[in-house]
Amino acid sequence: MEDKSVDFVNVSLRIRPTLNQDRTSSCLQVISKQPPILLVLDRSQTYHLDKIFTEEVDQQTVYNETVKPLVECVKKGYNSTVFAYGQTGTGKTYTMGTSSHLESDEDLGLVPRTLDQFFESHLGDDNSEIDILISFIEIYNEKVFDLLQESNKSPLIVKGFKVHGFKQVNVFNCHEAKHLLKIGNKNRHTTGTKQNANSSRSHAIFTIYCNIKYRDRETCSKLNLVDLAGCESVRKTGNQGSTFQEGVNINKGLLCIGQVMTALSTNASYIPYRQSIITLMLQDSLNTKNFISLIACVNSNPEDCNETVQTLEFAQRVKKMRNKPEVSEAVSQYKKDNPSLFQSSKLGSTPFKRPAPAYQTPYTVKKNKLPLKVINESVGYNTAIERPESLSSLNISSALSMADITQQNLSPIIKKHINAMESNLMNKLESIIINTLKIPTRSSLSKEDKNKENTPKLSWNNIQNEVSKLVRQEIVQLTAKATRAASSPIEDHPHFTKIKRILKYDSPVLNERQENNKVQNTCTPSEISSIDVEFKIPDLPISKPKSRKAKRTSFISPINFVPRKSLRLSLKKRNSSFEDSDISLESSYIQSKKRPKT
Ligand SMILES: Nc1ncnc2c1ncn2[C@@H]1O[C@H](COP(=O)(O)OP(=O)(O)OP(=O)(O)O)[C@@H](O)[C@H]1O
Repeated sequence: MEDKSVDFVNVSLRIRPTLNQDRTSSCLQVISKQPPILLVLDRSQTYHLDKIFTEEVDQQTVYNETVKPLVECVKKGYNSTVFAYGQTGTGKTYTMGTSSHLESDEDLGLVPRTLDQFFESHLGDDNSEIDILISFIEIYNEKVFDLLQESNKSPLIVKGFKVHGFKQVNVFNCHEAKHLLKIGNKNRHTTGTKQNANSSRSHAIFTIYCNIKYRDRETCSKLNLVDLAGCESVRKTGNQGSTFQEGVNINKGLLCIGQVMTALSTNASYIPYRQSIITLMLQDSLNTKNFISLIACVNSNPEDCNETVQTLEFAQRVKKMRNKPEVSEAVSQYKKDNPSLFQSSKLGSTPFKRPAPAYQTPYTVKKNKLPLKVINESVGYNTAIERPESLSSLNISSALSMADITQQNLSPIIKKHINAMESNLMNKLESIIINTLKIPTRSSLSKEDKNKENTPKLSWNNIQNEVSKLVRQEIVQLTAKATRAASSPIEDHPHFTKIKRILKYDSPVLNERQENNKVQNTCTPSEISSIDVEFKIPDLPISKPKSRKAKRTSFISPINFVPRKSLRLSLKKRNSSFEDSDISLESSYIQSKKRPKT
């Protein structure tokens, strides 16, 4: 790879040269080249970008700094998407090279230059087989058309998230690939508008698929080069009739892309891909697993300042995305199956500029102060309870075990439910622990009790009972479906005996005390050094949904897909008081698909 540092998300701005030679005023001023900062004069507003290509910058430079580094990534198995966005007439089609008009060599856009690079540099090694395929489609009036089909002009069928029936042509050299580009460009929908004599009325997606079979693995990646239709205001374009309707659909698609970008940049749990055809089609490209390069096209005409600011705002949203590209599936699966082969391999480790953020569990709550509250009365002291000062600094943390790495593959909805389940469980455990550790005030004790040693007692019976209760409730929830299916109460469930047996967990401290001191189930806090309590919930059967309705219900409950597999509660006392105690809860999940049949 020539350029070793590639941004996962690269946002550049291209300012189109002024076409009206007489006009001298401009609403834009580049106030810094490194880092690139643009000032919008009318608004006194600044925008930070990754690159700014001013009016004199040529096509080759734009190519070198946007697509060129990505071609190497695609060959290594990473999916990448480059898209041009901006107001109508700002040079998107010119930049991408998806125009049917003949161009001089200097004017050649990004697509033909990319094809040159794909075929000129050596792909893979001598032991590899390479397949390059091309597809070229357009989305016009919310319908998808295959630009490579010269005769059939009817729209393609879109089912669910997939478009069916478009050509993917195997090409063996650059000449063949460029010929396809030419055919597609000729077939694009274009119209003359007030703002652009040759305005593209569609979003065009030119895709290069790169499948490389090595001796021991296979990569299947793609590079999307997207020329979006231009955002337009009816007032300025003067469009009427069908052209007006085109404009409405174009703006709708662009608005949806903006919403998807906002959702991605804010890590939203729901990404609105389904709202338009263009977002549906780009679903596997507009996400945080790919390299993304946006070229925001603007012109410096003060009359277009509003549209320019709109484009800049869109660019800022994209810039907020934090991507972590992944090698395409074939390699990942192979890596999963043969982990040892990849220990020293460079594949999969991305030597790029922005380091991947360390995986952070959303559950870690460090130094979380326990709220002052009286919970479960059944634990013991039903008179006024004063919480000891020392408890206020008790740390409760929750950590995920290795098994939770599987969570990364889960859908955001399921992850959200897991988070909710986890925090709910943490709260309950917190209650149990406070209740078990709480100390009655002297005034609240009976005379008899006052004479006794006033040391807080940690009753294992209490902990065991309460935790068992909690786990039982969890199990009832977990098995609710299965239990209903078997129409038997939870106690009769075949798994319950197993669960009950497991719940009779062993505490090292408790055992020691039983053996040495013959004092059962009680120990004072000062005796605790480290206590681990582990209990497991065995795999539970999932009742197969029979009807459509049942299917829906089972999706709503993430528990069916991601049952809690084990919980681990541990108490650790580092000093002689509770002040320095750690209480942690670990839990792990497995995905239902991987569960062994019970
Ligand atoms: N950097 C540039 N250098 C020279 N000419 C340019 C440049 N950018 C754009 N142009 C010219 O400006 C005109 C409009 O450009 P283009 O058609 O690419 O705009 P567009 O953003 O794709 O518009 P639309 O969204 O309406 O399709 C074309 O004639 C094009 O050749």
